[in-house]
Amino acid sequence: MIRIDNLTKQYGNRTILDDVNLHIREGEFVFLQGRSGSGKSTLLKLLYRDIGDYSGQILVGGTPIEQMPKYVLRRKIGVIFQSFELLERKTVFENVVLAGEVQGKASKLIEPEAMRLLERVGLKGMEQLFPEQLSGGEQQRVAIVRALLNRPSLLLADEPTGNLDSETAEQMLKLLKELHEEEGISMLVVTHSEHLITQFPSRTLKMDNGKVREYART
Ligand SMILES: Nc1ncnc2c1ncn2[C@@H]1O[C@H](COP(=O)(O)OP(=O)(O)OP(=O)(O)O)[C@@H](O)[C@H]1O
Repeated sequence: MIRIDNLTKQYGNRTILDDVNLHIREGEFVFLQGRSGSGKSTLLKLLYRDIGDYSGQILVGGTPIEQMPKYVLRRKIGVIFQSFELLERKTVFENVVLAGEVQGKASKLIEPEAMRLLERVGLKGMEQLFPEQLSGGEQQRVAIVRALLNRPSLLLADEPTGNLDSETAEQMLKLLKELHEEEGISMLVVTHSEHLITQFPSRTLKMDNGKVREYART
């Protein structure tokens, strides 16, 4: 699914990622851990080409990402963030279908899929509400649906539970794990929470000093 070979990223003369090699197979669920500033978001941003200017190679589905038009890459990779990043003036439903519209998909294809996913995550009946009328957990579920609408093969989640209380964070992780299995989507989930990693045992990568290492539990 994703193969990273000798990836180095610098900001000025600071090396954030130092000759990183990584393979995430199709259908894997992987946690990414590391202290603040260790480069987790930088790695995710490189993967979906929010930033560039690196050395080494990033392959998605066997193709180097710079050889793919951005819209093709963004169809393969969905993203969610700590801050949900929903459009305030759009309803839940509009926020979701917009993700299909920017990919040029017909509404008759997008809308039933949006309804199916909204129902799946427990938001049926809330389609016409605006983000500010939802709880943090509900907003994050909208963001998940939006990210899954185009049936990506990989979901990148940058601290998706960072703004949620611990009970809601657990529910969110449970939902992500279920969607991972039901929809067959690979997931790379950044978290600071040792508790969530223990609660939902999965392959865990640790970033430290520019390197990404497999995290071996003792
Ligand atoms: N555009 C930029 N220009 C210069 N330095 C940057 C830029 N973006 C990030 N950095 C630096 O790169 C380092 C890694 O940042 P990054 O956001 O990837 O860390 P992180 O592990 O995601 O941290 P956190 O857990 O706090 O979100 C930080 O020291 C940050 O200051």
